[in-house]
Amino acid sequence: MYKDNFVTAFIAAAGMGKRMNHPINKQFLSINGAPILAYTIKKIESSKYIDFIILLIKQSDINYVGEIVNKYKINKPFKIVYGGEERQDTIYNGLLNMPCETDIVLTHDGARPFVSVEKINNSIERVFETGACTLANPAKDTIKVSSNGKIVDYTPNRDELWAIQTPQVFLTPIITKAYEQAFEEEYYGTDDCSLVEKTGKKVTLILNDYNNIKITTPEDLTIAEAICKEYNIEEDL
Ligand SMILES: Nc1ccn([C@@H]2O[C@H](COP(=O)(O)OP(=O)(O)OP(=O)(O)O)[C@@H](O)[C@H]2O)c(=O)n1
Ligand SMILES: C[C@](O)(CO)[C@H](O)COP(=O)(O)O
Repeated sequence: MYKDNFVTAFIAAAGMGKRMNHPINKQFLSINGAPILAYTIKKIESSKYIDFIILLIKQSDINYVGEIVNKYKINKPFKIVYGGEERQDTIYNGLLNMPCETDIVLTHDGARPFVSVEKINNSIERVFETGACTLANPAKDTIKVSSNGKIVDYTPNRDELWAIQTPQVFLTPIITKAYEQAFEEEYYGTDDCSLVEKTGKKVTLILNDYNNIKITTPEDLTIAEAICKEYNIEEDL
């Protein structure tokens, strides 16, 4: 049934990686002998549902991407599109450049190399429930809200808090409308689902494990190496 739908996957890899504080953009750093972005691409291309991949990158990183494409190959049709200043601008460039037959859009962070193919497929299957869905896991820490970063305003009930991951998956009309409305209203969100929520549509949460980390700060590289070793992940490449 889902095979009848044309699925385009966006891999967002056009960030600056400021919090990694490394001269090379984090997606091109190696874990267990291979660049982070290579792991991510291999996971996405392994989904039986994905028909087309858009690699969203910074123009200045084109040589790094060329090396990855040459060495690891991409076994699905793909194109490279340059990203924008914020993640939201990057995804919007993807929407403007996707194949016109796209029925379903899947967005994924280049910096999340450990998503499982099973969960990618599961996310695509479940998009039909509300038209938008995201992987998530229950917040582990107590989260406090502080508007000034000094004094706590309040503590929301942790049972209602979810840490949001990618992939996020959408029916095309829902995500395109959400992006158009967000830019009209000059709203910037930190994920794609928040734009859909602003249009009044529901978003489905899909429970995931805690391995699908976003590599953000230097400590995450140590954790990533450990995940690779634990699950023999380099053998997939
Ligand atoms: N303008 C941007 C900003 C982010 N991203 C991508 O979105 C993902 C999640 O963002 P994050 O981890 O915050 O990456 P950066 O924005 O690169 O990190 P930082 O905020 O530390 O600079 C990353 O794979 C990143 O490359 C993107 O494609 N375009
Ligand atoms: C989309 C995302 O991965 C969900 O957790 C995350 O919000 C992206 O991170 P950023 O720091 O806002 O780019």
